[in-house]
Amino acid sequence: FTCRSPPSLSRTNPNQKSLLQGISSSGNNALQCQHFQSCSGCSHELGLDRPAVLQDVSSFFQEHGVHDFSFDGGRLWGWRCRAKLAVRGTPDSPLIGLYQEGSHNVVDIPLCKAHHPNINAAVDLLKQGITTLSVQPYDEDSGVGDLRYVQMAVTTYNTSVPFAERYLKGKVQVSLVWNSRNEQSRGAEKLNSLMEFLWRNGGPNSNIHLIHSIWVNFQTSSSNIIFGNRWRHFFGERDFWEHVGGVDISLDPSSFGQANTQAFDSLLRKLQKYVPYGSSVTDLYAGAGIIGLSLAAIRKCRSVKCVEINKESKQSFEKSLSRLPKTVDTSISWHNTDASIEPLHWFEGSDVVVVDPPRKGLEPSLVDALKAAAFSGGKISKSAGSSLLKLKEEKRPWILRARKAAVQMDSKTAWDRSETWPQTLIYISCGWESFKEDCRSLLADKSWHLEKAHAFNFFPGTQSIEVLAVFKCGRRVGHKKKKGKRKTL
Ligand SMILES: C[S@@+](CC[C@H](N)C(=O)[O-])C[C@H]1O[C@@H](n2cnc3c(N)ncnc32)[C@H](O)[C@@H]1O
Repeated sequence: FTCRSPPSLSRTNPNQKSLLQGISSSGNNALQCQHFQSCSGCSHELGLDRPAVLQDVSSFFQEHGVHDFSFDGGRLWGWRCRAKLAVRGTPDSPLIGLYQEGSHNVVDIPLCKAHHPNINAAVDLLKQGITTLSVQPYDEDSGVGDLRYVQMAVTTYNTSVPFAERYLKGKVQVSLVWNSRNEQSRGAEKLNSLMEFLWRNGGPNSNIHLIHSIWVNFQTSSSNIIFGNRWRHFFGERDFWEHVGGVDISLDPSSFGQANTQAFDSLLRKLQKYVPYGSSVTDLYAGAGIIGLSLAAIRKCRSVKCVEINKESKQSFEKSLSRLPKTVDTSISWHNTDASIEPLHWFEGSDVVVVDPPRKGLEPSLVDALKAAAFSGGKISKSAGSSLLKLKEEKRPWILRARKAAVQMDSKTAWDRSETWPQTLIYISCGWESFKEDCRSLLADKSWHLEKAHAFNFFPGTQSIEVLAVFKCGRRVGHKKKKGKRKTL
């Protein structure tokens, strides 16, 4: 086998050096990535600080009455702290990267400029392990091979490192997607050897201490779905902490996590300002509840309800909840269910609704419910049967299931259960085209109007942008026209 240079060189190898130079460079906002032509990750090479879609975004908001739209920049290189990468090729020449546009050919991207430098370093180490131990990368056509994908997630939160150095010294949670049923199945020895290799050469006792922890996801399906249902933690700290929006957040590898940690923190800080102190908040598409928990702590909310379809996020939510400061006196719950089924149920009793859907935007039932809530206000509570107030009578199976799987922390204060309906809607979007559609629909019948809008450079080099839009219930109250002096004839 060919064994490449020892992993301890990774910190000082040329790949890393050029990335670090890229991060600190100013004035030149070009991607300058040698994988640009072949890799599908980035679509724009120039002007990373001004995404191509920005003009459209700013005009759209201007047309809809937002005249102080703002755009928040941020890190242009090395911003991606979370990457899912396919592993293909051969043991001697492994390929770890993204699919080429419109194909299942994997492009190797060792010098990716978007990745946090330590993701590239961990990928380099993994390749060395594959080659040294002759691990067989997965072959999609035959379904043969051991290692299918790897997810790399960087935690930049380490209080033992000076604040200014924390980002670049981030540690990587490595999740290997292994083509077998479980840790006893065929290939277990190879898996163990690979993990030991990574831990020995990148763990806390190595020269570089790059790796935070190692997890394995067991996946044997022939479908395109990356992860299977079985997750196991093997090395390092089980809990992966990040500090965003003013709170400590735990993220298991099976939960959704934002790729751009720093930009997400900026978004959360901005979002907090639109939530009045003491509000009741519903956080739909909540993932591990980061938005809701951050609002509970920073805006001293009366109540926060988080709704998320992926049950895997529950554990992360529970851990983060346990780290909220003891002074937080919010009634907080997390519910595992589809937010688009009878969504009115979740709005009842809330002053603010936050939605953060996947790229495809809101389900039509949710748009309809938001309009109905804005139009009818309190009247709905009577027709919908005020479900929160009738806990004992609840028979709907989806609500009963969601309650069973729910996490609940009660506030020490006995707040009145109010029948208010949301006056503020905060829409966070990573899918610009679907956002425009949802927004037009919400504005069409004047049930909501747009009050503020901001965009964030979450994905420099790509077509995507993250939007934070604040809607208020009802028509915009326009400036009263000044009464002109009547002309006397
Ligand atoms: C863009 S992520 C946002 C997660 C979270 N707000 C955060 O920032 O970490 C969208 C989340 O919506 C969840 N999701 C997708 N469809 C859903 C649905 N119909 N009901 C509830 N959650 C859903 C996904 O599992 C994912 O966690």
